[in-house]
Amino acid sequence: MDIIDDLQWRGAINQQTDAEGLKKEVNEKKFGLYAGIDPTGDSMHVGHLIPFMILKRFQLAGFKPVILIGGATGSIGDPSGKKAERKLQSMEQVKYNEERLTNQMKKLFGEDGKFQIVNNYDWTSQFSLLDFLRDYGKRFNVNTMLNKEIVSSRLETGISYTEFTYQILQAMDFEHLYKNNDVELQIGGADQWGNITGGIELIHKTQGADAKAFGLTIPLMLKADGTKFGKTEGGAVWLDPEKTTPYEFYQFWINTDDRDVIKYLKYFTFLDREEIGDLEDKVKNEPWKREAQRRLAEEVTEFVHGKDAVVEAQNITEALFSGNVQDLTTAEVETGFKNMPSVEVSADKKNIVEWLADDTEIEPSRRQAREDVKNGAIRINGEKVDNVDADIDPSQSFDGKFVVVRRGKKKYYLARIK
Ligand SMILES: N[C@@H](Cc1ccc(O)cc1)C(=O)O
Repeated sequence: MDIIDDLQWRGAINQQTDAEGLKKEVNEKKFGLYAGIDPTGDSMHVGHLIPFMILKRFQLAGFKPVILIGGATGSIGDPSGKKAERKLQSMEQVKYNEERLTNQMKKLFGEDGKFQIVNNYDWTSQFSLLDFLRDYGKRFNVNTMLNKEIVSSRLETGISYTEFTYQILQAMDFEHLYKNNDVELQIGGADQWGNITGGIELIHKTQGADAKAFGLTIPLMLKADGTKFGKTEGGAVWLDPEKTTPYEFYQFWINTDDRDVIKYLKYFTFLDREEIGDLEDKVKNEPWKREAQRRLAEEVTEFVHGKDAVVEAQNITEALFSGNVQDLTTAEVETGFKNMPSVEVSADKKNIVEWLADDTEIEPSRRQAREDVKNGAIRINGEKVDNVDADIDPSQSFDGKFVVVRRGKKKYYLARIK
């Protein structure tokens, strides 16, 4: 089984420009290949992982991945999949985002130097307007450009000359990497088809019709329930641990629907056919165990955040589920509660009922607080408190930094000590 068969099995191939030619080439040569990302934001999210996971698979199979950061294209904006013209970002913002994305990519692809990161600003910024028009503009037919889905879908609402030109810039990238980095294949999402084929046509014009250049796109990720992949109530699931904590990241994968989990295992992990086959049986025969979801969450979290993050995420998950938060370290509480409801309290000792109703406002009234305490619905740092006369001493917990309150079975609050 070669890497193309593997991708096919993973359901990761949407379109290919010359399937037969590419199949032959992968078995003959460990060529270079690339995928690009525009620095339109300061972090990747889980959707961005899709093409780069494929690049990574090629890397593991001995091919030479080139990661392109679109410092030039990102300052223009890809019209693909956008209904309206984009607002230009400031060049400072583009630069800042570039740096952040470059660091994330380095983490994913390892520090061993078996890949390259390039920035298309480096060559695109070198062309004068006249060079561009004479050497490139001449090779692009406006009719062909207009017929590409990215442009044709925007003709009614309008598209600027700037965004119209985007496809030429991406085509120039492929040609540049073909000439300088031994790149023969470009990978991208389904919406990149027009940009990728534009590059191949350019290469065939400038490098000869038999130049080996291929394109492969990945199907749009669709979820069984029809909602968008990679979104939670809190918004996108980011790779930046400051935006989405490793615990939340782990939770995102753990919560995968049974109908989606095998597809995600194929897309986002390096588990082999046999193991994914076993997990598929488990989803069918004992779905309540959620073993496939657990494997998925472990694998992806480890890939993005490392082994320690998996252990931490699992500790937090387990403690919040069982209620035994006293087993957590102060750092784990900090991570686990980063985006949960929190209040600020003083370090003073206080009667539990008053503290819940007045200081933290976790309870709407003292009457309700009394009732909940009596009924055993309140846990403070994992310990049940059912005596309404008890005192709470915030300074006694988690290095005097916070108190963890559980109300009922699932509701958690964090009281941060001032
Ligand atoms: N156009 C791609 C990013 C990209 C930029 C330049 C390239 O050469 C390749 C890809 C996207 O928006 O996802």
